[in-house]
Amino acid sequence: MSGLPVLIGGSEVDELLRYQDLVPRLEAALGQFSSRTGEVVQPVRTILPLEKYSGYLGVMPAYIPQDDVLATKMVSFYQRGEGSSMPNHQATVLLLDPERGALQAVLDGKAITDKRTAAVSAIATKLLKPARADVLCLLGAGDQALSHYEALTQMFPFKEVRRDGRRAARTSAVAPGA
Ligand SMILES: NC(=O)C1=CN([C@@H]2O[C@H](COP(=O)(O)OP(=O)(O)OC[C@H]3O[C@@H](n4cnc5c(N)ncnc54)[C@H](O)[C@@H]3O)[C@@H](O)[C@H]2O)C=CC1
Ligand SMILES: O=C([O-])C1=[NH+]CCC1
Repeated sequence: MSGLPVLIGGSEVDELLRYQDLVPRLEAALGQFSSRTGEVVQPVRTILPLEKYSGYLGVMPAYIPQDDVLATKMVSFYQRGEGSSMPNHQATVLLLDPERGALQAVLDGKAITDKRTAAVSAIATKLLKPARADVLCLLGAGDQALSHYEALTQMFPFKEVRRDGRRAARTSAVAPGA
């Protein structure tokens, strides 16, 4: 590859990554990951503790030979003090050309992390949810609560959504007591 890698920022990732596309693709990728024929090459995530700052850096490379996709995520996560305005999680995804090892794209990984995690919960919910479970309960009101709210209400016709009320300001899309 020649030239600079493509940079894809958070709002663009957020706009492009739709649950209706993400969920089936992830379900297929999880199937590839679980297959006995080793269709996904993914070592266990490396976690670097940053004790001094109550944080961690995680490095998560993966390669899918069938699709010839090589990428790695780097995610940092910290225990923040109550009321801190700093983000708990920050992430970057690097996409590489598997043949040459050249960097092709740098993607903001925060929206990817939020949506991927919620999409996997949605897949698990699809497989495990009893037919008559029609109330969604969310514990916490942070970024994952919001992405789970979005993924799960887009995928299932819940009659009611309940959540606990802590840090209501972080999750404006879920009304208090809703
Ligand atoms: N497996 C994965 O890929 C990922 C896992 N995570 C994990 O998901 C969890 C949530 O992440 P975020 O939403 O980004 O964090 P966040 O900090 O945005 O939200 C956490 C929420 O939990 C609430 N909370 C804390 N203690 C509570 C308690 N005892 N009872 C009820 N609510 C409580 C907080 O008030 C806050 O609303 C974290 O443990 C994080 O490490 C996050 C991203 C990806
Ligand atoms: O896989 C991930 O992105 C994370 N796991 C725990 C915090 C972030």
